[in-house]
Amino acid sequence: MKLPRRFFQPLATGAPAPFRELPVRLERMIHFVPPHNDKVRARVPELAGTVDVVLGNLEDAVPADQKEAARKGFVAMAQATDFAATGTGLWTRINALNSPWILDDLFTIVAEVGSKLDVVMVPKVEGPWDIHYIDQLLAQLEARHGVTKPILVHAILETAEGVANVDAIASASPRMHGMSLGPADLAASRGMKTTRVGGGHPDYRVIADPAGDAPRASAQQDLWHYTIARMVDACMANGIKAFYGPFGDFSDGDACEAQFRNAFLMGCAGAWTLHPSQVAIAKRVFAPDPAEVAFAARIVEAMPDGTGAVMLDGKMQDDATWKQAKVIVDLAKLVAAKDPELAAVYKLG
Ligand SMILES: CC(=O)SCCNC(=O)CCNC(=O)[C@H](O)C(C)(C)COP(=O)(O)OP(=O)(O)OC[C@H]1O[C@@H](n2cnc3c(N)ncnc32)[C@H](O)[C@@H]1OP(=O)(O)O
Ligand SMILES: CC(=O)C(=O)O
Ligand SMILES: [Mg+2]
Repeated sequence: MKLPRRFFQPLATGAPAPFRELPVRLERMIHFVPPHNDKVRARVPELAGTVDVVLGNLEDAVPADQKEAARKGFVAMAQATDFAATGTGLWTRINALNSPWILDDLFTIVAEVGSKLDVVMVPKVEGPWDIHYIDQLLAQLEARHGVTKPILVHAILETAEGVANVDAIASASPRMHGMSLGPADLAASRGMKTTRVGGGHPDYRVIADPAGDAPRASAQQDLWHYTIARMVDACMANGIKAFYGPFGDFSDGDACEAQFRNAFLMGCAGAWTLHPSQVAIAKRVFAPDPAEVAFAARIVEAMPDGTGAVMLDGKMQDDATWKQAKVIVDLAKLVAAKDPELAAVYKLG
């Protein structure tokens, strides 16, 4: 392990110093664009103003014979739009470390549009060694191409080994932005018996004890609760962000919303949107409820220095509820700064 004194040193001569703190950004949805699809790519300039992050996907879902077209398409879409002007993040998901495409992905993208790129999403991260490799390579490429803003790294948690090493991944580098749950690959890696991209399964349930002849109640359970909890703890302990990943059934908006909301309540900052219909769902879910914001604002107001105990509507508030209230109020302010409609509803000073 690196000595603490060296943790924040650039890994190549001429590379920018890593951020000490993550830039504060609203990232309710990471919107996936297939860059080899000319029709969807043509929509990116218009899309950029409506989502928090646009991600050009080069990995799974891009056919092997389209990998080069996707890479070129990503460079073209990055050059064609001023993402920073609308406060929209520009990310790419590169191919896996063991694939034949990753070197060309990184060499081309950092050379051509490295200064516009905020985050590189790395799939199938198994342990901190994968992050160390990408960290070093990005530093060398940043130095070679005169990139002055450090490119951050976001890991997908989608293998059993990755979950076993989740804490070490989260603390592997100051370049870490956060992590997303990858439920499809993770299901395969774990030997789960599903064919879905995220969400529940009708057979994963608990059943009540028998009570005479009455029908036994049963309820579907959340397959992802354990992993999301581990991911959130690992991320928050290291000052980085946790995200729910994709929800593959575009026809079931209710289930998508429920999965996103569970992740939001458990501490996630956002989720992936794979289809335009999921953008509105993410906007609805990853912004705090106006009634919660109003109550949180009252707690903050009632305890100006965040200490002591007061009663509000019959409920005890103290330093710990003040901190919870701050999480909600701070997020509401971030949302309000970007969304005039919610700013009007939140009415925060
Ligand atoms: C497990 C994982 O790794 S998940 C991550 C990998 N997967 C992805 O990145 C998939 C991203 N999404 C997509 O590529 C597409 O949504 C597809 C191919 C799955 C489905 O696309 P379509 O069959 O065109 O869907 P559909 O007909 O419902 O689309 C409706 C409209 O939205 C557009 N659209 C679809 N997806 C997107 C998108 N991600 N971004 C912007 N526009 C989109 C379509 O072009 C279509 O436009 P039109 O009405 O002008 O024809
Ligand atoms: C998100 C992703 O890559 C997966 O679920 O496999
Ligand atoms: Mg995957």
